[in-house]
Amino acid sequence: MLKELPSLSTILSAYASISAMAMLIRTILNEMLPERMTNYIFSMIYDFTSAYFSSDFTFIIENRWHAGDNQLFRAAEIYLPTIIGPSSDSLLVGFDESSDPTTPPKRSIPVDCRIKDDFDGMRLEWTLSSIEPKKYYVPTKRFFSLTCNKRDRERVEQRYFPFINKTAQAILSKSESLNIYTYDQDCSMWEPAVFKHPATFDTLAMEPDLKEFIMKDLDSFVERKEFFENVGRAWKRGYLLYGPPGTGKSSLVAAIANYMRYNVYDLQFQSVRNDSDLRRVLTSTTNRSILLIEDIDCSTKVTHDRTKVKENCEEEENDELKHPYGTDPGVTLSGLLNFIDGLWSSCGNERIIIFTTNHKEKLDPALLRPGRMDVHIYMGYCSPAGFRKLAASYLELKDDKLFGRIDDMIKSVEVTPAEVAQQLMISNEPKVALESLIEFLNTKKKDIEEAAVEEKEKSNNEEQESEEKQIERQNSEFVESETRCIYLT
Ligand SMILES: Nc1ncnc2c1ncn2[C@@H]1O[C@H](COP(=O)(O)OP(=O)(O)OP(=O)(O)O)[C@@H](O)[C@H]1O
Repeated sequence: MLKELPSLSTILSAYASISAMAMLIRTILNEMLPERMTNYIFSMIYDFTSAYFSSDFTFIIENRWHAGDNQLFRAAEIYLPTIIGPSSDSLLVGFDESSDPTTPPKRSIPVDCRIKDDFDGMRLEWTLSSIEPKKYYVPTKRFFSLTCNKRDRERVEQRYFPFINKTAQAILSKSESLNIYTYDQDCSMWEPAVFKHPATFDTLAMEPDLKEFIMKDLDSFVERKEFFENVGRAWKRGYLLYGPPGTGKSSLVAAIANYMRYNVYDLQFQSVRNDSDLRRVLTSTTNRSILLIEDIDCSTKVTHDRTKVKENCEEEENDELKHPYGTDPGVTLSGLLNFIDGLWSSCGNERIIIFTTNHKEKLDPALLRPGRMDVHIYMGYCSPAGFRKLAASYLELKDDKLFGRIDDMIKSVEVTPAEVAQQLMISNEPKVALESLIEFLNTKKKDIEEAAVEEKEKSNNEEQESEEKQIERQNSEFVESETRCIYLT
């Protein structure tokens, strides 16, 4: 058998011939072909041979996927800090505003750090990379590379990725802090901040029936995933909160976020350039979240009747032709409706959309239709029940001899919960705070009565003036007709 093996000298001479041949081919290619083409051919040969002989396979998971954020990237961002072990050589650590600084800091993934994971007998290695854009308005591109053995590729796709998504969801639902996001137009991304609002349904001064109704509505929304699927509707719910300033619309949003454990995306229309920008902004929000648009009546293009908007748009289009860089089309009502109720509404699941306004009457009826805004909640002036809730929260007071008097005054004076709360904060001493509230209510009542008297006097004066003007007009007409008569005769 040994006889069949080639001798060492034969192997060496074969190697020398192959090397000489390779050198010759390379020289011929260099001589005959342009340099770029030669490089291309060599890089192709290298890629082919390295891919063929390497046993590794790499998944690339970018932070963006199509028009929105890549949910797998987010899941990896949440999951990986929990498995960083001694094999990693660095770790990103820090505290956010809600953290207790006496506890260990929170972990995150540093760029270029290698993180090893074992799953179901597979050996996996993660690396986070970041590419800074050349143009300032293009957001930074970040991506994870996940390397596994080629033969495990299928199992990673079928089992490991779903496992990461599920684990991330479980971590999120247990995490103690919520986030509130605002859209940063310059970086084209949602900027997170820790959301730590103390408002809960328990602290809200509202009619108990209304409170119970909202809580039940939210519960049934979460439980009806299958119902939404069966009837072919996007799994979302729209709430319109309307009423005078200071009646607790924002506090109710915070209470809903705390109750549902949903993050809040606070969208200001001014930070969105146009409808296509809006689509990109909205599709990059996550599931199980609240999209909040406050004071929607303040956005003229969104609140006005669509026909008027169309006319305005046509005018603006003409303007644009005249001044191509001078006008900004902004977000239109149709753009918003398309996302809430149109084809784009199916992007994402378990979403709550909340609009707040002080002037419901200014909104386009199309916006208020069921399916868009499913529940309309009026946040009104403070009621005796509301006052008692505030007294319990601010003064830890369940009853007091002054309560009856305050109840009577609150029934006859329009006062907002914010105004009542302001007075109750004046002192820790319940008596001082309640007396201050009584004084405030008295002053307000007097102001209202005086304003009513003034208003009446004003309208009387106006009436009198208009009567006088009418008499004057009649007299002058009479004189004129007489003059004309004289002239004619
Ligand atoms: N119903 C309420 N229950 C408890 N606190 C309230 C209520 N309404 C108002 N407040 C208190 O008043 C403050 C202002 O209220 P909030 O911002 O929620 O009112 P709003 O209706 O959203 O006002 P705006 O229309 O001006 O945005 C809150 O921080 C809260 O302390």
